[in-house]
Amino acid sequence: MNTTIKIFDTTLRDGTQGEGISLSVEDKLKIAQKLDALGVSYIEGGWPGSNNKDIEFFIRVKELSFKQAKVTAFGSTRRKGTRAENDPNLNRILEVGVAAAAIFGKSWDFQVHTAIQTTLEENLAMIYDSVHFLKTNGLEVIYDAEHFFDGYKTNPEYALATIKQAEAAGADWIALCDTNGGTLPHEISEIVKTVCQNIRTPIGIHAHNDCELGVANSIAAVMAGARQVQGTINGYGERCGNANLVSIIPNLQLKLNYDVISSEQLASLSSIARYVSEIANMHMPINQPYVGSAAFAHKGGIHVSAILRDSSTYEHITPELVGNKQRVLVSELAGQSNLVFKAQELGLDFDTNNQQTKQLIEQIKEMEHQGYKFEGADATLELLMRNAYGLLEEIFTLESFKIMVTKSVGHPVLSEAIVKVKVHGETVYNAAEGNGPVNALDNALRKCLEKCYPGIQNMHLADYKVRVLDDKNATAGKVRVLIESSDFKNSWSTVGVSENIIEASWQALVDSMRYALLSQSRTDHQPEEQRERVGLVNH
Ligand SMILES: CC(=O)SCCNC(=O)CCNC(=O)[C@H](O)C(C)(C)COP(=O)(O)OP(=O)(O)OC[C@H]1O[C@@H](n2cnc3c(N)ncnc32)[C@H](O)[C@@H]1OP(=O)(O)O
Ligand SMILES: CC(=O)C(=O)O
Repeated sequence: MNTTIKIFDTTLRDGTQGEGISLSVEDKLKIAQKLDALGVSYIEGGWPGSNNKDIEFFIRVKELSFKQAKVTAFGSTRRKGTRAENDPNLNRILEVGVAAAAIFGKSWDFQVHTAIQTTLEENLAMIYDSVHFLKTNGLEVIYDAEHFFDGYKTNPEYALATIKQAEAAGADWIALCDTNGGTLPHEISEIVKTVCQNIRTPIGIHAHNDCELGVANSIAAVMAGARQVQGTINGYGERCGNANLVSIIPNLQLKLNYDVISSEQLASLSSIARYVSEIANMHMPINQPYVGSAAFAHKGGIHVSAILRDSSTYEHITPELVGNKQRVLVSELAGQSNLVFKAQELGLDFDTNNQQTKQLIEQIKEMEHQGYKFEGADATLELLMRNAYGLLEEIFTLESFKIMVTKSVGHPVLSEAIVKVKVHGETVYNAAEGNGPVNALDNALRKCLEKCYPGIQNMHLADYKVRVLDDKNATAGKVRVLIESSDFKNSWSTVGVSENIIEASWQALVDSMRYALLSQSRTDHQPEEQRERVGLVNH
């Protein structure tokens, strides 16, 4: 049988110590439910001795029912020179009515002298009294040995003596903390092995990421005998963050065959990582291992050619195991294989030996040279591909547009656009206002199209990015505009490049609308005549 590893999630406590992260009680409750669904054993919800928000979380979380996760309250050992039963922080833990508590105490003699300014003997008593107090009150106790590895390296006898106090007082777990994140994997491994020889209580690991070793150190600790791993979703946490559970869990389960969570739960990893990043309002790096959108994205033509034959040529696992998916990017580094893959995705019948394919690759490479970027503009690429194969009818063509931006003192800036387009051979023009010139253009173009295509009103522009391109060769003086659009079910991205920001925006805007009409008619099951009008019917 495989060894079981318990996951202790501290996203809601140590995760919120990360710069830029602040979670409301509602946010914490939502994340807690996702963590339970993911299969973690402990959810450290906050520090009731610290603030009322955390107290409210512990009160409201009781209305939820969890499958297996134990809601855990955090705190420190009693203050020096006091009694545990009189310590407000320990009493808050009892008052919020949790089944488990994690309390941290000092392991490093330097911290005892400098940070809490007491004697080594008093610190030992603080640890014993605090764990004993919580145990006597019926809680499961996880004792977090703060700075354990640094403490062990300077005074191993004392560091061991601190956790022996926790063990003698009945701690259920002793989590060894690399609080400053400065320890290396081989040191973690040696020290955890030694601790396991000296302590009967199960050992946990709590690593920080200051040397970018949070994940490696957690794994080294497990391989040396630790049976609980503490960490956070996406590695959020104080300074450089905590050990990232989103990488630790699949590493332990898929590479080392530990029992951590079920395979169904593992398949929810990507969506939970993205959900937490949304709620925390933190950008999710595209190259985040396992769960980032680029984690299984292939760009180089050589790679794509090989994965078409067998994905494992350039993928270390099947992306679906962690709920992610394979993607292929098209850029100036693409060969025919990239386009073949894209064509298969789009259901287009592509012939690699075809002259049109070769021309399309050349066109894409030239456009990338001019400053276009297709890897972030899937919809523009699709339109280009359909067009290259004669599968896209021009729905509308521009005759002219005019933009006026007026600023009168004491009034907000007013943007107006007049757009004249030809829709199915008929000239249509409309004027519209907007909160900026691009918004005004968007509104005016929509008005021109809505009579023939009422569905255009269901889409909206979700994001607009401008990038000034490097001042060299073909891209000198140009800007690239990326527009992300959405119709509440799907989202798509388009790109435009020009010396003029309005012109670049217009290109991206037009592609966005053309793509919207294309996908609407794809899903609307319209009569063939109408589908033909948006270029869906192959001739
Ligand atoms: C490694 C970690 O991540 S530990 C968690 C760190 N997280 C946080 O600090 C976030 C929440 N913290 C807080 O809200 C506040 O710091 C509180 C409410 C806990 C304490 O606030 P204050 O009473 O104002 O104390 P303050 O934060 O200034 O100083 C820390 C105090 O805790 C004491 N202390 C620190 N660690 C310990 C410990 N393990 N056991 C007992 N006391 C400790 C210090 O000695 C100091 O007390 P002193 O000034 O009497 O010597
Ligand atoms: C307990 C804790 O958060 C630490 O030592 O890093």
